[in-house]
Amino acid sequence: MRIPREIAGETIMETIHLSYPLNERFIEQHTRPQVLAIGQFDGLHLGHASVINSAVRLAGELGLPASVMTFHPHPKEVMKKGDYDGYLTPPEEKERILREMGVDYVYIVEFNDAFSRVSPQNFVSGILVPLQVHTAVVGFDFRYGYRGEGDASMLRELSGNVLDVHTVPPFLIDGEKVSSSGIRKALQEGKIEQANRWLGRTYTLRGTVMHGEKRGRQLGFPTANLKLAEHYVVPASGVYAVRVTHEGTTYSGVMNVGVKPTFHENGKIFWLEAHLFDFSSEIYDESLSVELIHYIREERKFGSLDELIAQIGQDAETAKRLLKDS
Ligand SMILES: Cc1cc2nc3c(=O)[nH]c(=O)nc-3n(C[C@H](O)[C@H](O)[C@H](O)COP(=O)(O)O)c2cc1C
Ligand SMILES: Nc1ncnc2c1ncn2[C@@H]1O[C@H](COP(=O)(O)OP(=O)(O)O)[C@@H](O)[C@H]1O
Repeated sequence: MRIPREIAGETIMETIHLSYPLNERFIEQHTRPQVLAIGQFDGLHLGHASVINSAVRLAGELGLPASVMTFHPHPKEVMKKGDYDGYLTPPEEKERILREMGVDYVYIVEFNDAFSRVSPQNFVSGILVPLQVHTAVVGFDFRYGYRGEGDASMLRELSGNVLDVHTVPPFLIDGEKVSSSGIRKALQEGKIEQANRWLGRTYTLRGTVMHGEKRGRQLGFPTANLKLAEHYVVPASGVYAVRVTHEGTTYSGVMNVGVKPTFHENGKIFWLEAHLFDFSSEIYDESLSVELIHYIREERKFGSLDELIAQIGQDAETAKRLLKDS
């Protein structure tokens, strides 16, 4: 039978950091028959969820633990050497979501230049076989090993026929394949509603409140300036209707993302600043999570403070209306 891993309704999930080659002691002490979903899974969008949910379901049927293997840093971050636009779900966010999905173990494999050169054969015989993977669950287009030369159809044979492979078909919305790259593009074009539809939840940024230019209060709209906790994909500049959670309470609000062109000609610093409704506390250095719900308009340069203030007032009304309906 599957080992019960729930205490008082909370699933216990263990995160295990691995690097190649696997440590002998780790192999002796920790490997076990399991159903393993493998993938980069940045975003944990609806397509990823269908792979992981298949693994969790299959694990339940087989009475085995369900695990997920992912890689960090993102291969594109390592290969592009610094020219990477960030994570949809940085590691902590990923762990939080996987825990809610009922996963028992998460393996985070260190991705570096040396790992990128591991052959498909060595990936399977050096990692999957010693982990005692019973069934590998992968998306239809999963690739692995040097230059992505390995595919799903080769997994079983490369394992010496010791593991089963379950391949999950593409997840489509309106005939389009849900993908991390599609979500990145949507975010960078301000299409937050599409990004959220494909994610199956709202895109969320976490960080702490830092000091800004002390102008917000004078304008009548104090704004909490967000210092991102991790290297997130930053959404397109513009104004958004948001929900902001501070110490367990969620407030509606409106957020500006951009350089504040009214005050900074050719501004280089990119700000993410949220005005929370029905809120008046001092929260510098405290943690916030910001859910982006709707895109309202582009950021603009205003001719006067009065025009900017009037527009922010209208944005706040628009945000309240949009958030009431969603
Ligand atoms: C809803 C909202 C919309 C905004 N839109 C713009 C804009 O279009 N152009 C602009 O230059 N600044 C815009 N701002 C930014 C304000 O200029 C900014 O909040 C103000 O400068 C206060 O900055 P501070 O928090 O650093 O003091 C907007 C702010 C909010 C809250
Ligand atoms: N309704 C609110 N929304 C956002 N921040 C608020 C609100 N009420 C009070 N604050 C506090 O005021 C600060 C923002 O004031 P502001 O004048 O814009 O200063 P700064 O330029 O340092 O952001 C926030 O960081 C927060 O501590």
